[in-house]
Amino acid sequence: MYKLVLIRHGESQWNKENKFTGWTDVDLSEKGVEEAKEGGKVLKEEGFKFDIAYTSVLKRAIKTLNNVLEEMDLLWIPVYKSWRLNERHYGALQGLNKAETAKKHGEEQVKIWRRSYDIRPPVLELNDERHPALDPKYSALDTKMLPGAECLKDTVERFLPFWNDTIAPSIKEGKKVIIAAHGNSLRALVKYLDNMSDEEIISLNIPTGTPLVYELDENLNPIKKYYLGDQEKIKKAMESVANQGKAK
Ligand SMILES: O=C(O)[C@@H](CO)OP(=O)(O)O
Repeated sequence: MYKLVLIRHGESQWNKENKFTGWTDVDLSEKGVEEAKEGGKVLKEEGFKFDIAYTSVLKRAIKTLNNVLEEMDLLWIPVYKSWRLNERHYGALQGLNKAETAKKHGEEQVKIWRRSYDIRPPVLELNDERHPALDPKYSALDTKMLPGAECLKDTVERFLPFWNDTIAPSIKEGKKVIIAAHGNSLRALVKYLDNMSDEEIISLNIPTGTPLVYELDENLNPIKKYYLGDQEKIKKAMESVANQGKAK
C-alpha cells in the first residue's frame, strides 16, 4: 500500500479578495501562511515523512510546500516544479471578483465557468498582457502548449502526462510523495484517481492548506482517502469554497 499526500495552497491574497486567480502568480495571505504551517504540523503529528515533493511554478503553492516542509524539518528533500501542476487557467476572468461577476452574469453562469467539466471561460488573446506566452516562467515552452483559458478537461489533459511519466513512477518506486498544488489542478487529479464522472466532479471543492491523504494499492487505485484535521472545520471550508461564486 502506498500513501500519497495532496495539499492545496493556503489562502492566497486573491482568495481573500474573492478574485478569479488561475495562472496569476499571487502570494499567500497571512492566514494562508498560517494554514500551510498548520498543515505541516498535523502531518508531522500524524507521523508522515516524505522523500520527494512536487509543486507548480506558482508561488502560492511553492511557499505552501516550503512552510509544510519547514514544519516537518524536511526542507532538504528534492522538490520538482512543473507548470503542469499549475491552477486551471481562468482566461479573461482572471482578476475579476467572483461575487461581482455573479451579479453581472448570474450565479448559474459563474457556476458553469467555475465547475463545468468541459466549458471554457472566456479566452485571453495572445497579445493580452495576462497571457502566459508573455511570462518568462513559460519561455522554454512552445507557445502552442500555453493556454489562454482552460476548462477542467483541459487541465486533466495537461496534468496527466506529468502524473504518468513522473509522479506515478516515483510512487511505484516506493518514494513517499507530497504534491502541493491548486484547487482545480487537484480536482483534476482527484477526478482521475477516483474515476469520478464529469457530473460528480462538479460538486467537489477542495479547502486551502488541508492535507488530503490517499491510500493506494499497487496499481495506484485508491483504497481510502481522508483529510487530516478538524473534520467539522474542513466541511465548512469546503462549503465556503463552493459559495465563493454566489452574488451575496
Ligand atoms: O480562482 C481560482 O483560480 C480558483 C481557485 O482559487 O477558484 P475557483 O474555486 O473559483 O475555481
